[in-house]
Amino acid sequence: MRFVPRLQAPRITIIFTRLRHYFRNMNCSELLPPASVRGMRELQRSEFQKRVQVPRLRVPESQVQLVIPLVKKFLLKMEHLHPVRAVDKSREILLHPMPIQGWESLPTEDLQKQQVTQEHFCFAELELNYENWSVNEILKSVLPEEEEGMTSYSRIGHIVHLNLRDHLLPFKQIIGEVLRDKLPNCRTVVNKASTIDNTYRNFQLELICGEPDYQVETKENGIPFEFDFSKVYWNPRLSTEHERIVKLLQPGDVLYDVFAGVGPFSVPAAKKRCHVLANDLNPVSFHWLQHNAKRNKCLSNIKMFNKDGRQFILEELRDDLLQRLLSTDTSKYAIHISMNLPAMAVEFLDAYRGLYTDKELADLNNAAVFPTVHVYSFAKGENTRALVRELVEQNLASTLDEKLLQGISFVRNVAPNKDMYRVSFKLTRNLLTTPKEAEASNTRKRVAGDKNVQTEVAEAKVKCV
Ligand SMILES: C[S@@+](CC[C@H](N)C(=O)[O-])C[C@H]1O[C@@H](n2cnc3c(N)ncnc32)[C@H](O)[C@@H]1O
Repeated sequence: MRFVPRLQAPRITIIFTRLRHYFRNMNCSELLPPASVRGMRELQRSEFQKRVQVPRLRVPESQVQLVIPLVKKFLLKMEHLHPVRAVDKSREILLHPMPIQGWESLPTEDLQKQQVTQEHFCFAELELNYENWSVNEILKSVLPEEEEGMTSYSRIGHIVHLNLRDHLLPFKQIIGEVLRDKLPNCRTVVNKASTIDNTYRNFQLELICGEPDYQVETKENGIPFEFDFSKVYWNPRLSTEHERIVKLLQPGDVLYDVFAGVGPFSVPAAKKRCHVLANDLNPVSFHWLQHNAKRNKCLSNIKMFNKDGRQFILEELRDDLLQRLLSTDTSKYAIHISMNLPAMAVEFLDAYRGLYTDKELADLNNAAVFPTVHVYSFAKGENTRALVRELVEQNLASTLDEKLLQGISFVRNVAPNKDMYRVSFKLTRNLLTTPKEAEASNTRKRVAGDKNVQTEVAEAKVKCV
């Protein structure tokens, strides 16, 4: 290593309180990979080698513990690089070249009190290579400068899941290899091959790097789940939403999970000692749902079904709820229904209309409390919140007045102008005993007889949006 004293370097004025942001390696071109890697499509790790002049202090071993606190904020921080290293019988402290342009940039008075003088300071060459840079630094240096870079990826166990924009597709190979090299425990990198439009909502995947092994083990909110990511739906971006619903539940409450997937609502609820009826149409999801319930030792609190959602509502949910309404005090516990199939769950809402006859509910006590439905939906357009409400009202053939509506919650933005919402509302005796067609014709008659009804409905809608 060559020592090159550079004592006359210009001094730069730095506002010390802003240093933490100021020293990002990304802002320092000297510390970025060589410019020649721009546009690389096949990963050549050796091309990342680079020599840079780095300021450093060489201090006796006995002094190092006293000196480090004085220069801590100037230490050079890069991957796999220890900024304090043994050289002969002394210690060399590597400093960041952006704030430290010369001896004068250092807290010289304090250093001198520790017998560290200008003679202990120098610039010397440091060799950097592929292993010293982060994923971000490498990809920013490789991918086209003028276009948007790789913004995000999801991790599901050992799998990294990308959704690459078209302009990045020619670079998918190198992106995959860098991620596999750099992310701990990453063995497989896949790219979303098309939009999710199949019945079971699982992503169509393209393997871009690593092993074609899609059976994953992951944790969500502290709970272990296993599944085959290539055959079932799983989205780590929904973990907060799953947690929100599970937090609403108390031991003894009931959850009917119409589109349960592999169990991110149902398994934690059953673990919490709620009574759960979980359903999914995908036989592979159903298999992993059962596996996850068993693995989490909550089989005694959950019944699982492999049916179409409508059939599940009309059979399992109907029977279980009726028995509860007739023979238990439903004011003593809460009943929730989750319907997370945002592309079409609203179309199943009419199944609640006329689920029971008046006669079936004739003996119901007045204090009976009906379930709260949490239905998820996408909405595309300008005012997505109002749109989503309209969608639910149309499919339910009912306005969501203050008594019914529990809330409309934004879940996430899915694409430009496309949002996902949860609409939570209470079922009522009237909804459960009046079929959709009967309600629609009642409404037509009422509207024809009294034009004011329309104004009231419109006002109610505006109030709740
Ligand atoms: C968006 S995923 C939600 C899964 C899970 N609840 C979650 O939050 O991750 C929707 C699920 O509905 C299932 N599904 C699709 N159509 C269905 C239907 N007609 N009846 C029942 N389940 C269905 C899919 O297999 C998928 O597992």
